[in-house]
Amino acid sequence: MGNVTSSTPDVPSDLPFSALRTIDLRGRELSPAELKAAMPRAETTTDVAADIVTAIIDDVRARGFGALAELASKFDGVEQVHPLVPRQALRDALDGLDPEVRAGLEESIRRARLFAQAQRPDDVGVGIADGATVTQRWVPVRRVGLYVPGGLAVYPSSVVMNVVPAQAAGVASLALASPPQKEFGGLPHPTILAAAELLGIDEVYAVGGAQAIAAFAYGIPASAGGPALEPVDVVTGPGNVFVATAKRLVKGVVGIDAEAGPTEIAVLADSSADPKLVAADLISQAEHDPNAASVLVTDSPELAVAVRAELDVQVPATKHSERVRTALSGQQSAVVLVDNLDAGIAVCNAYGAEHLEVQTSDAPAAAARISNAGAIFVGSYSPVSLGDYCSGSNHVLPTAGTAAFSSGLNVTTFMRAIQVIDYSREALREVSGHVVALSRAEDLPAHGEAVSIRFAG
Ligand SMILES: NC(=O)c1ccc[n+]([C@@H]2O[C@H](COP(=O)([O-])OP(=O)(O)OC[C@H]3O[C@@H](n4cnc5c(N)ncnc54)[C@H](O)[C@@H]3O)[C@@H](O)[C@H]2O)c1
Ligand SMILES: N[C@H](CO)Cc1c[nH]c[nH+]1
Ligand SMILES: [Zn+2]
Repeated sequence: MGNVTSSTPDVPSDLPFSALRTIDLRGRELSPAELKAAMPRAETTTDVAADIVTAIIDDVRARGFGALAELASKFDGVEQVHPLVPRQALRDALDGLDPEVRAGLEESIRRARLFAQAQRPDDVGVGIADGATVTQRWVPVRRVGLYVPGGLAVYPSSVVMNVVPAQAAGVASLALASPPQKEFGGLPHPTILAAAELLGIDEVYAVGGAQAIAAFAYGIPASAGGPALEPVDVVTGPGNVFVATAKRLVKGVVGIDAEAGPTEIAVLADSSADPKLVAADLISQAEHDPNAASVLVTDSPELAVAVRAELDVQVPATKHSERVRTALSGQQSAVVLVDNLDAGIAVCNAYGAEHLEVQTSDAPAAAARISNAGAIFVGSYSPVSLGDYCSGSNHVLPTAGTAAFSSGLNVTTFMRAIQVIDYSREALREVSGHVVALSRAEDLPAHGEAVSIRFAG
């Protein structure tokens, strides 16, 4: 499909923040599939991590808590006998929580609950014929395993994002796992423990990465060190590429939410956008992970240059500047130049970003035309950081293009729709001839006989 990178002749190579590549799609007529292929994506994908993660899952299944202890030592540098966090540690963490952080968590919980409770679906019952009803009845799953990341950063906000919809769905049994932290005696970070306690979660494990997902999916029998970890029905939560890969590999044994892997932000912006804000938002998500993706899609070459100039100023000044620089320099990040807004919308729909910000002159109108994204942030006052903590929306969202077929974490992630069929004798008699005819057509006559036997004689 030809060269679409920064070597395109009319894209100068001496641009500010030149580590961020340019993908120039101007003047090109590309199909949605070609657009998707032209967009940047990470080199370290779930395919690349699959071998490592398969070995971890197999080890956890074979050796249970012994494997968890060894992996905690290898990846997290801690020695542990059993990863269940004592109840007292949860209480102590909440007692010691900074009041400002507590207020932030409480507001985050309040807003997330408002949205989650409104998402609870109603049962739908339909009268198909006289005496014949079918109903779709929504029921929560029984037990869930909630993963809260804690490698490069700590994520008490992900405790809120996991727990609130699960509780709103009515899940009876909730277990949470987060990596053990060396500086906290092998427990998860105290703010994570405090958030769990605030939400009434008392089953918390100090386990990180793929091994946590495997433990939730397959369960672990009791050992001399402590009680069993009972398997769950659904595993949710964000994480790095190892966590996302593990979720993909255990899908089918358990339900999962989406592949919520390394963070992505795309910003669709025109000449009306403020380059300072666009740059700040690109940096905000790049600070998660060297594998994070930041993508600017614009029809304004002037804005693209101004955003680059802002990156030159803002990246060195930010705390995690090295991580941000790595993320912005990676294969997964780019400035994408397009001919006009229509082309920008087509590119964003082909890409399917985890987070899409729309910063255009009529942002609501452009946002309404987006059909593929984990979440859409409309206008200059709805930055992704707001959604990360306190918008009321959920920040556990599909990455790596999986937004095309999966949704952000929500109440229905923790529920199933059971179809209930209730026919009277007369209602069955009325339709019995059709059942018999169709069963004959499929050469499954016993199906028809199971109906006709009810009316024999
Ligand atoms: N998509 C979303 O909804 C969303 C939300 C929040 C965070 N995130 C992402 O979550 C991730 C958090 O990553 P993190 O690393 O900080 O924490 P994490 O908890 O996801 O990962 C840490 C664990 O990874 C494992 N690990 C590390 N190196 C490994 C290796 N070489 N092989 C096997 N396992 C290894 C270890 O077990 C460690 O405990 C980031 O990528 C961030 O962008 C995504
Ligand atoms: N941006 C992340 C989702 O990809 C969520 C998050 C939590 N804390 C900060 N950010
Ligand atoms: Zn974030």
